[in-house]
Amino acid sequence: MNKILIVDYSWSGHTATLAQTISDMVASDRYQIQVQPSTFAKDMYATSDTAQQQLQSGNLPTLVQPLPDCNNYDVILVGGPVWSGKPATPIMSFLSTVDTGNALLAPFYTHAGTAGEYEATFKQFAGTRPVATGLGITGNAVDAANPKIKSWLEQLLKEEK
Ligand SMILES: Cc1cc2nc3c(=O)[nH]c(=O)nc-3n(C[C@H](O)[C@H](O)[C@H](O)COP(=O)(O)O)c2cc1C
Repeated sequence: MNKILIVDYSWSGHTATLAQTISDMVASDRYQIQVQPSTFAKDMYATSDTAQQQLQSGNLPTLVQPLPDCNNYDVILVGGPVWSGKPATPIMSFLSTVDTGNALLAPFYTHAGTAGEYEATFKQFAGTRPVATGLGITGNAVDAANPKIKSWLEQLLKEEK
């Protein structure tokens, strides 16, 4: 049986809703990424500016709570919002700092219509680690996406067996 960990970061709640939906569908543990509350503003444009600065300087945000022991898991579902066509910087922090062992990484993400280079950038940060085909959902359509989520999970876990 696959041991599954769900890791998610959400700035405004959509990805957290998707992560909760997934966790209701499969037996799994969940780790919610948090950064210092002062890291990002409540305003989208200011948050975008901060994220761009982090990318340019390479100073990705620090994750504030103890990290999970990922070596216990076969599959790690990693969820975040699309920011400027890429994973939100806390997702990059997670991929850069956490040893995920031999687990298959499976990205899921929410966006407002333009996912851009999310999965390609996710793979860059994953380096040599295995990465499955991801699941992208429009943020305001998460509630109506159950069939799509289910079929992604079924395919993912079938391949992993
Ligand atoms: C800084 C920032 C940049 C964003 N860039 C994009 C983008 O490039 N493409 C897109 O479709 N949506 C973009 N969005 C919208 C979010 O991806 C979308 O609302 C997502 O569902 C938010 O997830 P969350 O509620 O988990 O934070 C951006 C939002 C923010 C705050």
